[in-house]
Formats: sequence, structure tokens, C-alpha cells
Amino acid sequence: MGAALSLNIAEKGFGIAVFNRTVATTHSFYENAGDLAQKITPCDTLESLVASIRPPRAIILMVPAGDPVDQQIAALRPLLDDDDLIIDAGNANFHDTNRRVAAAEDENHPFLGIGVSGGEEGARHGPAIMGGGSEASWQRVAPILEAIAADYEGAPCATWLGEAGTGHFVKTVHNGIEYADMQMIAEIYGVMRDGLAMQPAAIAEVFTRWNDGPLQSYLIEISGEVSRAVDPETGKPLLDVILDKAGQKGTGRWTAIEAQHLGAPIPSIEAAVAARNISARLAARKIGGDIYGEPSHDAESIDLDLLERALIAGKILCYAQGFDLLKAASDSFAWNLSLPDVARVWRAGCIIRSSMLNDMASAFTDEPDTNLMFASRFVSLLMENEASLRSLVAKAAAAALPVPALSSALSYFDMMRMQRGTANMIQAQRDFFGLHSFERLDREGSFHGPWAES
Ligand SMILES: NC(=O)C1=CN([C@@H]2O[C@H](COP(=O)(O)OP(=O)(O)OC[C@H]3O[C@@H](n4cnc5c(N)ncnc54)[C@H](OP(=O)(O)O)[C@@H]3O)[C@@H](O)[C@H]2O)C=CC1
Ligand SMILES: O=C(CO)[C@H](O)[C@H](O)COP(=O)(O)O
Repeated sequence: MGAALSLNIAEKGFGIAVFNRTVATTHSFYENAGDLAQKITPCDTLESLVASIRPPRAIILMVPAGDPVDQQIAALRPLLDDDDLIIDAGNANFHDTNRRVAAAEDENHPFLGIGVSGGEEGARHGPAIMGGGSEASWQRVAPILEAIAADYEGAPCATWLGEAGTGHFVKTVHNGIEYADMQMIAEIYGVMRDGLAMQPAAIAEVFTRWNDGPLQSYLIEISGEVSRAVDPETGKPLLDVILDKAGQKGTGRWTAIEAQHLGAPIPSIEAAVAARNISARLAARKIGGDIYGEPSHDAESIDLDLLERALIAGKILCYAQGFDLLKAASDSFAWNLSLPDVARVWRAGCIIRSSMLNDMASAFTDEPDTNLMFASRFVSLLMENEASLRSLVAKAAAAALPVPALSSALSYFDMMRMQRGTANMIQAQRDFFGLHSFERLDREGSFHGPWAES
């Protein structure tokens, strides 16, 4: 990511000095930079890196989150002038960024935490950049960040979103949504593969066709490409030789943890994290398969139109949850986060970019802070497609095809429009065993059931 971002910066005409702790990596990077090498100064030490940059400096860290960031800050700070700016552009936990910004500001040093999305290709040719820290520090580097960012119809996808860890929080939630979006696509793939006995090449055609419709997105596009790919070693479809065990570096889990702290319901994102965790339980899944056997997955009554519609509804509900979490965080931390700005910055460059995000930006502009499932632009889309989601979840359950993210999206939808829910039972139980009290429908106050008197 650091190499790709550096080439992007050089290509936009800015001079850049680069350092990597493995010196050979710096050298081979420079040797392979082609014409862009003219703009690049390779440095073997942090001291020479600092000496190569004209003050006031701006230095971007692109290393794994956690200790490596603190180690790099500790190594760099003594070499820098007071107003030199350090920018952490990795996927930091926003609590760490809050701490680092506070520590830097205590010593009158500027520090920014920015979320960068788009993978290596995005970093090289135009990522989405979610800025956090002081706005004055952002303005110092905004011309560079805007120049290297993706462009959506002339607007750069690089925006300052708020103080301290706001940018990294937004990037974390971006990744949480990414997990759920990917999981829903994987569930639909599973229905096509196991329920409809479709081969990867046929599945590829479906994703590619859907990419011309309401589901148009980078993730649907690459799902078509990976479904079409062939393993050069065996000649088999590549998907058929990949182990079904998902990796994860932590941002999905952080999203779920922060949502729990904030009391924000994001069941589809949580289901996606849980699904990755279950995927990693290979030995346990083997035991489960041995004991309970492989069920029949007959799902012939599911057609491709139903799948597309179900995915449209699931996607809207997953984004509704992610944006609702952002609003909860903004309210709780007094960030004054602009949801239209977040939707706009995600329209291009990032992994979750999609045509729907432009509509989401408009929806939040028209109806600020609403839940997306209540935004008039999305109400009609949900009404058109909700029945398909319901039908798919029911048919998938009957065919023993797990669709945890899609089914939790459906439950979210049903619960969010249920005017008489079932938590009265929870309240009665809580009062019964712990005298926690309950409120009544017919009058104000705090009450106990008759068991309290015995
Ligand atoms: N890959 C992706 O698609 C994306 C990644 N990110 C984030 O960007 C950051 C970098 O990711 P990525 O480029 O994929 O990771 P890589 O593992 O490819 O690169 C990590 C870099 O950090 C250096 N590094 C590792 N540990 C230390 C340390 N303790 N001190 C100093 N340098 C260290 C490595 O140096 P060396 O070469 O010597 O090992 C290497 O240059 C992460 O925070 C990641 O979450 C963000 C968006 C997308
Ligand atoms: O930030 C990213 C994309 O937006 C990185 O690719 C990140 O590594 C994805 O998360 P994970 O590795 O947990 O799947």
C-alpha cells in the first residue's frame, strides 16, 4: 500500500522521499519506479528521510495497525520539527488514533489519522480517503490527498470528516460494511453453487450481468471476475481450489465491538464477522458434517431474478445499519459527522464503491440523519424487493443453505417496522428474576409484577 501510494503521489507531480525498514525493499521499489523515479528520493534511514524533506514536513506512515505505528512515531518524532505532520494512513483502531492525536496535540505536534481504501490498485491510481484529526492539519496536505484520490464526476473522494479518530472510525465502518456486502455476495454464490448446481463460469455471467443493473458495484464486478478465473496449475475454476476459510485483519470485528459499545444494531455486519469466524473452524465443521451428514440442498424454486432482488434488499439494509452506526458514534462522540459526506467519499476509489452510494448521498442530503430504510428514495426500492429477500431466506432455510447476513438483514427489517415488539416478555423476565422493573403502556412510571410482593 505504501509503495502504491508513493507512486501515485509521484505521478501527480509531487516529490516524495520514501523509507522502508527493509532497505532492499526501498531499493527495488526505486529501481522499478520507471520514469516516476525522477520524483522519488529513496532513503536508507529515517534520518536521511527527514533530511530529504523540506520543512514543514508531512510524513505518511503505511504500516500494520497497532505497535508498528507507535514504534514509527517514537522513532520519527525526535528527528522532526514541532510543526512537522505525521499522518497514519493504515487501518488504525480509532481509539489508538484518538490517543495519538491527543498525545501529539499535548506536545503541539500535528497528527492526522486517515483511512485509505481501494486496495493496492486504488492506492496506486485513486483511493478513497477518509480524513480525521485537526482540520488545519488536513488543509496542509489536502492538495496532495485530493490529487491522488479517486474522482467521482470531478469531485475528489478525499474528505476531512472530523477531529481525532473520526476518519479511522469511518474507515472501520467502511470495512464492516465491506464484510457484510462480501458475505451477502458469498451467500448468493452458495445458493447458485449448491442450490442451483451452477458452475463458476455460469455464476460469473450472472454477476457480470447484475453489474449492469441496480447492484452495480466493485464487489459485484470482481465477484464476476473471480468466478470466471481458472487455476493455471490444474485448469479448474479457481474458486473450486480455494480453501473456504476467510482471513480477517480485525476491522470487521472492531466495527462489531464499537457497535456493541454504542448500542447500535448492525446484525448483518455481526453475522458477516461470525461467518468468517465459523469459516475458520475447519476441524469443527468436519465433525459437524460427519455427525449430521450433508443435507440435500434442492433449491430449484429459487430463480436468478429472486436472488438479484434479495441481494438489492439485503444490501440496502446492510448499508442502513452501517450508516446508523456512524450516526450513533457521531452523536455519542459529538463529531457532527456528515453522512452525505461519508456517502460521497465512498462513491469511488474504495472497495464498497457502487452506484447506490450516489443515491445514498442524495438520500442523506434530502433527509439528514434518517435511517436509510426510512429514506424515501430507498423505501420504494425496499418495498419492491423485500418480498424476494423473504422468499429467498425461507427457501434457503428449507434447503439448508446458510444465509446469515441476508437473513439477519430481513430480521432487522421486520424488527425495525414492528410497532408492538416482544421485548415486553424480556422486561417481565428481567423483573421476575432481578426486580429490574418495567414501564407500562397505560401510564408513566416504573413498575414491578405481582411476584415482587411475594
Ligand atoms: N492491503 C490492503 O488492501 C489495504 C491495507 N490497508 C492498511 O495499510 C497498512 C499497510 O498494509 P499493507 O501495505 O497491505 O501491508 P504489508 O504487510 O504489505 O506492508 C506492511 C509495511 O509495513 C512495514 N512494517 C511492518 N511492520 C513494521 C514495523 N514494526 N515497523 C516498521 N515498518 C513495519 C513493512 O516493512 P517490511 O517490508 O520491512 O516488512 C511493510 O513496508 C495496514 O494498516 C493495512 O491495514 C488499508 C487499505 C487497504
Ligand atoms: O482495508 C482494506 C480494504 O478496505 C483491506 O484490504 C483490509 O485488509 C480488508 O480487511 P480484511 O483483511 O479483514 O478482510
